[in-house]
Amino acid sequence: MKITAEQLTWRVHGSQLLTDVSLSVSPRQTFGLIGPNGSGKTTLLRLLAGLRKPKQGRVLLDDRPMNTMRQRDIAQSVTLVEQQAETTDRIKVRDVVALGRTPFLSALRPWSHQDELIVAQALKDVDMQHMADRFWHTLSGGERQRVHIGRALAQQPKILLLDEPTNHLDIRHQLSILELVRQLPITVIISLHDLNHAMECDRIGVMEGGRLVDTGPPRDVLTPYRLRQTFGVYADIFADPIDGSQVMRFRSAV
Ligand SMILES: Nc1ncnc2c1ncn2[C@@H]1O[C@H](COP(=O)(O)OP(=O)(O)OP(=O)(O)O)[C@@H](O)[C@H]1O
Repeated sequence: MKITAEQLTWRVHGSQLLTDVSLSVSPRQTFGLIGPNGSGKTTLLRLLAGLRKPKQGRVLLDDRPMNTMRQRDIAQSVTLVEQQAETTDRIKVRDVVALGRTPFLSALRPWSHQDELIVAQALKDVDMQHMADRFWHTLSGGERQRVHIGRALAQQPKILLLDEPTNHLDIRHQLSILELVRQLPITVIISLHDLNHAMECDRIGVMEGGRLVDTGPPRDVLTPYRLRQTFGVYADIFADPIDGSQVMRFRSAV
C-alpha cells in the first residue's frame, strides 16, 4: 500500500511543529526518517498513523484520504509502534501481542486458530516466544520494545510505522529487527537515530525544524554537508572494503 502526505502542517499551543511536509512512500519500500532531536519525526509519524488530525494538508492511503476512512479500516491498514509505548500491568506478553488482532475481531469474526498462529509467528519474529507467559511489567525495556513490535506484526499491517524501534535493543536484536523489517513485504516508515542503520533503507527523509528538507537514496542524502548542516557533526564517509556499502565515521560535533 502506498502512503502519501500532502503539505502537512501541525501546530500545538501556538508552536508550529510541522510545516508543509509532503512525502510519498511506495508499496513495499522501507523509508527511513532521520533528523536531530525535536525535528518532528514523532509528530509526523503520529499524523501518518491517523492518531492526530493535520491542521492543514492530508494523508492518503493508496489514493484514499485518511479523513474519509473509518477508524477500523485505518487500523486494518496502518500501525504505529511508538517510542515509549506503555500498557497496563498484569497482562502477559502473549496477550499484548494478541491485541494486534483487535481490528479484525467482531461478533461475526471471533478469535480463531488463525489468530493464534499469527500471534505465535509474531512472537517468534521478535524472539519473544520463550517469554510468552511472562507478565509485561517484569520485562526489560528492550524486551518490551520487542513485544510492541510483535503486537504490530500481529496486526499484519499494510503500512508499518516505527518510531525509533531499536532504541532499547542490544546490538543483536537491533540487527535482527531491522533485517526483519526490511524483509517484510509491506510499506515501512522507520525513524532512526543511527545513521548507519538508515543507510540500509531504500530511501530516507531528513527532518529539520519541522520540515522535510531532503529525501532520496541514502547515499545521495547522507553527505558530509548534510551531516554538518543538519546533524551538527563532522564526518567522513568510506566504502566498506567487504561489501562496498557506505559507512560513516563521526569525528566531532560542529
Ligand atoms: N504537545 C506539545 N506541546 C509543545 N511542544 C511539543 C509537543 N509535542 C512535541 N512538541 C515539540 O515538538 C518538537 C518535535 O517533537 P517530536 O517528538 O516530533 O521530535 P522528534 O524528531 O521525534 O524528536 P526525538 O528525536 O527527540 O524523538 C519538539 O521540539 C517537541 O518539544
